Amino acid sequence: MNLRIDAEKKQGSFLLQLKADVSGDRIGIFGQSGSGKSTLVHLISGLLQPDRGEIYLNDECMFSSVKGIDLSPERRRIAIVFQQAMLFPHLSVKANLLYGYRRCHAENRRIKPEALIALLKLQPLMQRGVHNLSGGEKQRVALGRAVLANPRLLLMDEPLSALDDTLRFQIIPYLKSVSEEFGIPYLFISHSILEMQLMTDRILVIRNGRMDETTTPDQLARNSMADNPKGYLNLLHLADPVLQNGLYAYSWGRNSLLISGGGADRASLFELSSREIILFKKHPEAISARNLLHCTVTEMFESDGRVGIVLSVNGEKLVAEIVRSAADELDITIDSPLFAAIKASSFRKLA
Ligand SMILES: Nc1ncnc2c1ncn2[C@@H]1O[C@H](COP(=O)(O)OP(=O)(O)OP(=O)(O)O)[C@@H](O)[C@H]1O
Repeated sequence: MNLRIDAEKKQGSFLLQLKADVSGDRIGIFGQSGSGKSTLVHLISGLLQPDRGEIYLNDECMFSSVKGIDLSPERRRIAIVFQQAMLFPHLSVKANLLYGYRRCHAENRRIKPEALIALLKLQPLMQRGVHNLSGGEKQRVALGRAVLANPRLLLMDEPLSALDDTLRFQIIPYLKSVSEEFGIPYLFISHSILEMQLMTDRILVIRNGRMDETTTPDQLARNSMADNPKGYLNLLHLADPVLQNGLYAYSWGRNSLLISGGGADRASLFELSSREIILFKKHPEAISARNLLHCTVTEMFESDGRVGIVLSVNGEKLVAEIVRSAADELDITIDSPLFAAIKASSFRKLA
């Protein structure tokens, strides 16, 4: 998918001036509250008209003030999943799901309802009304309804921010798998760096109504390391734990990790803050941390006076964070061999 936008929109005293040319199937739009993300979503979907400029999706003109083109939202075939599910309250789950499908031209009906219902595990809910669904169930129905409209682009406008952490991480695999399974590219809007890391490959950063930069999730996490209370978040997908003296032992590439908050699930996602990793120049004699990893420095980066140390642990990547004086004292350079100590309780299970 390619999105080309060069447009302006004034909302009260707020001026949105956007210029971007971005390609990919999992694009993030990141910005703080009030930076203009939702306004951008409305401009792209056709719910709002730019004051001037143009918007192209895959070389097809959606809007051009010069050419006098302004395709209706239906003709753009862009579906939106909002923060609140916004289901039709008087319709059943089934009728909500089929709403977009029935309005979609027969030649565009590529995605079959049965396949989507199975993927989103909605079968048991089909005959129910939408009032007493849980927040996660509502969001799955809203996602299903958007996808069944057979859009060529899915706009996800903070779809996870109304959900608690447990539900958030349950919904993420559904968001990713519908896009992958049915080949629908998406724009994912959020102010969460963690969500950007989990959902996107390429990110447009908006600041005060301007497109600030195009970056990667990893670079965004690095740039925000000093400001983020959790530093840089390392994300580890681990599977098949073995219980050992009350801790869970996971294989991580050629390494083994001991984690206290593991679980019976076959596969889990953990976050590990860069601030939870203690670095040693020499092998420490005796420490309480249950994980001591031999590693090599592959990269170093600065983030507002803090130093990010990118480590290779037998080929697996981990980012640790120290203050500049510690980096100087330890005389850390690229290829320095180090030991990284991590407490078993430092890993937080997300899903
Ligand atoms: N109809 C309007 N009239 C006046 N100002 C508006 C209008 N709509 C939006 N704004 C202003 O435009 C700015 C951008 O709003 P927008 O909702 O796009 O931001 P956002 O990045 O999506 O924020 P959030 O993450 O909080 O949803 C805000 O300052 C907002 O108050």
